[in-house]
Amino acid sequence: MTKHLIILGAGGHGKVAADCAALLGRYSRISFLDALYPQLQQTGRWPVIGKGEDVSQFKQADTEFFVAIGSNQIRQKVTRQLLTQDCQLATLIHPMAYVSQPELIGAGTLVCANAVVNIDSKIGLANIINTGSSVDHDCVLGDFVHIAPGVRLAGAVCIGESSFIGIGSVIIPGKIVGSSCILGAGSTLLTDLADYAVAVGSPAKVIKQQ
Ligand SMILES: CC(=O)SCCNC(=O)CCNC(=O)[C@H](O)C(C)(C)COP(=O)(O)OP(=O)(O)OC[C@H]1O[C@@H](n2cnc3c(N)ncnc32)[C@H](O)[C@@H]1OP(=O)(O)O
Repeated sequence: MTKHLIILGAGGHGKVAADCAALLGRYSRISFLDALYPQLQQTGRWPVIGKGEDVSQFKQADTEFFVAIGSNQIRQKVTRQLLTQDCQLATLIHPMAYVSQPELIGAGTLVCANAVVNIDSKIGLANIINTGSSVDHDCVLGDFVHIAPGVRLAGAVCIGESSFIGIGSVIIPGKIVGSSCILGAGSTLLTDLADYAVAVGSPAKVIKQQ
C-alpha cells in the first residue's frame, strides 16, 4: 500500500471516488487537484494540493490519477490530457460492487457501491457506473459514458461514446444508444437512439438533438 492517488475534481463525485479508493486499501495517500485551489484546501477528509494544470509537478512512479468530473465531455478532455502526459489512470471498483470480469473495465472508470456489471459486458475508458446501477450481460459501453444511479441496462445494450443515461432509467435488451446522447431521468428506452439525441419519458421520445 504505497501508492499515491491524485483525484482531479474535488466536488461531490470526487469525494465518492476517494471514499471508494480508501476502502480498496491500495493507496497510502489520496489527494485532490482542483481549480479552486488554493482557496479550497480540503474536501471531505482529503487535502487539495494543487490545480488541475499542476499534474506534471505531482507525477511520480508511484502516482495514479483519477478524473472525477461528471461532465462526459470535460472528463474526456482531461483524461486525454493525462494520457498524453503518460500518467497512470486508476480504475476504481467499489468493494461492494459486483463486476463479473474486471479485466473488461476500461482504465479510469469508477464502478460505485451496489453496482453490477454482469458477464461479458465491456466498459470503455473513464466511465462512471454510478451507485446501484446494473449493466447486464453482453453490454458494450464506449469511452466516457456515465450510467447514473439506479439505471437498469438489460442484456446486450450498446451505449456510444460520451452518452449519459439519467438516474433511474431503463433500457430494454439489445437497444443501441449512439454517441453523445442523453436519456432523461426515469425514462424507459424501447428504441435505438441516433447520435446526439436527447430522449425523455416512458416510453422515451426524442425531444432534441444536442
Ligand atoms: C449522483 C448524481 O447526482 S448523478 C447525476 C444524475 N442526474 C440525472 O440523472 C439528470 C438527468 N437529467 C434530466 O433528466 C434532464 O431533465 C434532461 C437532461 C433530460 C433535460 O434537461 P434540459 O435540456 O434542461 O431540458 P428541460 O428541463 O428544458 O426539459 C425539456 C422538456 O423535457 C421534459 N423533461 C425533461 N426531463 C425529463 C425527464 N427526465 N422525463 C420526462 N420529461 C422530461 C421537461 O418537462 C420539458 O417538457 P416541456 O417542454 O413539455 O415543458
